[in-house]
Amino acid sequence: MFTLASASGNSFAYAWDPLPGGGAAWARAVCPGRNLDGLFLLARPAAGAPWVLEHWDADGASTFCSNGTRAALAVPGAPPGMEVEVLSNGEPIRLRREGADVAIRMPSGPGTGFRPFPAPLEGPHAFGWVGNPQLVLERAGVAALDLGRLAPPLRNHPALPGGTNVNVLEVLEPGTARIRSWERGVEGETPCCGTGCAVAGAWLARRTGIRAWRLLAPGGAVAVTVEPEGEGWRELWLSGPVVAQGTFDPGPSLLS
Ligand SMILES: N[C@@H](CCC[C@H](N)C(=O)O)C(=O)O
Repeated sequence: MFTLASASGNSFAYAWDPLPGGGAAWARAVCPGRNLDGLFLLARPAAGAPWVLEHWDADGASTFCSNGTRAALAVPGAPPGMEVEVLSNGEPIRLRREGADVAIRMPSGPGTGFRPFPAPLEGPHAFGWVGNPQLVLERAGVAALDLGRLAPPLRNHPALPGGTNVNVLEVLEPGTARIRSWERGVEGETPCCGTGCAVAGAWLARRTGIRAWRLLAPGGAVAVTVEPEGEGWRELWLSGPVVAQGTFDPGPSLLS
């Protein structure tokens, strides 16, 4: 039996029990047909130890996913505390409940932050890593943009083995921007990419000095607060609503 939950329109399946055959195969089996962006395996740790989350994208790739980590707090049986430390793909991550919202502290250690995009690109852009690669472009008229035409060549850019997620933003007023995201692993536009929004907010903070951004994604608004440091950030939090969405039984013959 799987539980469903979503964060800012990004939807995920959660399992408490071991997944025979491995999480990657289950993610490929259960996600695409149900419009799910990924699968998590949750483990109740020993008393006092961090809660443990493991994640696979819909294509079975193991990667960090901030929205799915946030939405895990909507799953019945999740830790009830105000602040929770989880091990998500092996890395300690903090989650904080804020009423109906859950905030996540993004990774800020080695390997995170901004770096040059390894090929010439037109227009204002930034490339950052926050557990996964995020390209952010600034363009006018984001709502009407043909993302299905713009994003795939960048997502599969030959200069980037493994490719990248692609986000396009437009500043609407100081502290508010519209954003749309095309995600690796799902291979399409998603309602909201948390890590993409986090890198976008960090880039906007670097450029403008405004450290709190409201990003309007198709799945809803998320809040990003940033304390920039060097080529990255000292603190980077993303916050937005999370919702439980019931359960489903994939059936006994799923992987046979
Ligand atoms: N939707 C996620 C990010 C998922 C990972 C990504 N597709 C990748 O390329 O690794 C989020 O909300 O953070």
